[in-house]
Amino acid sequence: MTGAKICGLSDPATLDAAVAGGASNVGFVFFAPSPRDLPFDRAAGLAARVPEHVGIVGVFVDPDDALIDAAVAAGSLTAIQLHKTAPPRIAELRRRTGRETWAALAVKTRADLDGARALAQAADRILYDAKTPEGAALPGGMGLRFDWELLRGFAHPLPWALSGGLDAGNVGEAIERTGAPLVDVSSGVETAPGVKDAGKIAAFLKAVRR
Ligand SMILES: O=C(O)c1ccccc1NCC(=O)[C@H](O)[C@H](O)COP(=O)(O)O
Repeated sequence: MTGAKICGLSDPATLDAAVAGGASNVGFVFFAPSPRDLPFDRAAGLAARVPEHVGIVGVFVDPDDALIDAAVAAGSLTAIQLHKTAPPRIAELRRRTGRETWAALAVKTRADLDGARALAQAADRILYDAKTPEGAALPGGMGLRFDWELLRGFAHPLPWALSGGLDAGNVGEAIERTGAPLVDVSSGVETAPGVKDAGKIAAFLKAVRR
């Protein structure tokens, strides 16, 4: 059974829709420029709604110690997901938090996959995500997709997840073509940046199950 993470949740109704629809993980973004940025006080309220069998993944962009410590506590995080963070720092944050650590790897070409090897000792899971253009405001959550064929025959050094431009209409094909054990979505279940939609979340999770 393929797992599914619904990322960038920030309100109770759509969080509940993700849990009710069978998400294996929910994602809270802690990155101020993002329209999905979650203040600590709201993170605590949302985390209290998440049952124990659902993982709570905090999403960060090269965070400092103070941010990650506060977010782990406020959001009752079971895992941390790190974007644009160098492998030695990933390893440090993994040790510091004691949390399962997901390292985002931005992919556009096959050469980008070389970065996976350096993550093998530093993280617990690799999240393959689409590389965003130089100068983009966000390193994720942009609805961009990369060429899934790049993953064909790739020797994954760690458990992994597929991300980038997924939605209810293409996630079935994505799973079929890549064999992804876990998929991650953000903008594909939104009506506008940062505005999640319960119906789209339900449709996505139904498509993953199918
Ligand atoms: O979603 C954000 O706003 C975000 C901000 C900063 C770093 C990462 C961010 N998202 C990471 C994710 O895990 C997204 O789910 C992933 O990039 C896929 O997004 P999308 O293509 O919109 O489904």
